[in-house]
Amino acid sequence: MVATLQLNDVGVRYGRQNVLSGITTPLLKGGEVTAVIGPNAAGKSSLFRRIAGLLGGPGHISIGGANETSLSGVCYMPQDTSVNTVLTVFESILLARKQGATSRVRDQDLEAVESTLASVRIESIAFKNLCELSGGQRQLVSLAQTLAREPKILLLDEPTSALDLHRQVEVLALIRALSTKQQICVVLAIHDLNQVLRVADRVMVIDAGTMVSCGPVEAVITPALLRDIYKVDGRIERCSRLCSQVIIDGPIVDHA
Ligand SMILES: Nc1ncnc2c1ncn2[C@@H]1O[C@H](COP(=O)(O)OP(=O)(O)OP(=O)(O)O)[C@@H](O)[C@H]1O
Repeated sequence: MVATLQLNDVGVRYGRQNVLSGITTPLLKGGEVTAVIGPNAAGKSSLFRRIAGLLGGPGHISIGGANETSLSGVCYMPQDTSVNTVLTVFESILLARKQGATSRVRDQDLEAVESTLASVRIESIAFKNLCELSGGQRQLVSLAQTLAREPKILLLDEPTSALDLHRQVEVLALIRALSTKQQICVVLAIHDLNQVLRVADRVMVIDAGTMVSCGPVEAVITPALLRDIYKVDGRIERCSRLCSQVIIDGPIVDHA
């Protein structure tokens, strides 16, 4: 059964402050990648924490397919990947995989950790301590910890923000391929619109706590979006591999 996720009038409050309201989505399905974009402090991370069950709030979140209505197929990679433990990379991924499980570590758990290390291409740091890693390495390990749990619904909050260009392209291609092959429903927050155009099927735009747009990437990422949401003048053009890309001309010049 294909995993599904649907939000109906979802919101988030911190104390008395309403930071997100009225978020309603179409049915998001396994095999699809949905990007969540928007300015800083728009409410993207709060939305992810709400979907992951870490925050309460108004509205209804339907999770289907994975394990019926349970959250156990939902895996969330937070934006903050800082750590303060003495675990090795390998141990941390194994621990993430066994999260909540009372059973002993089996051969298939060790094999899953090894194959996740290989798919994220971090085998060479498997036995390093987490506190010895660079920022980009920490982000890759955090992704591996999330993937090792075999998600049905994968929530990734800015999974490539600390990565170099090659690693960004590589990781997003991996996420895209996993989504298609394993029918994972992926929702990822990301600021780089060019990467969104490469990897996502659908894009959801959050601005000041509300959803202002949701649809196919090429219909949503337009010069009007650059102007209205990001306050920049820009164009959309095709790269040599025919993928649409954003060309930024500069901040909007006010001639008034
Ligand atoms: N724990 C918290 N308590 C109170 N307010 C919070 C808390 N976490 C976030 N906020 C506020 O909620 C709003 C949305 O923050 P959020 O982190 O969801 O934004 P974001 O869209 O993910 O931003 P960015 O792109 O900068 O990561 C901000 O005004 C922020 O200050």
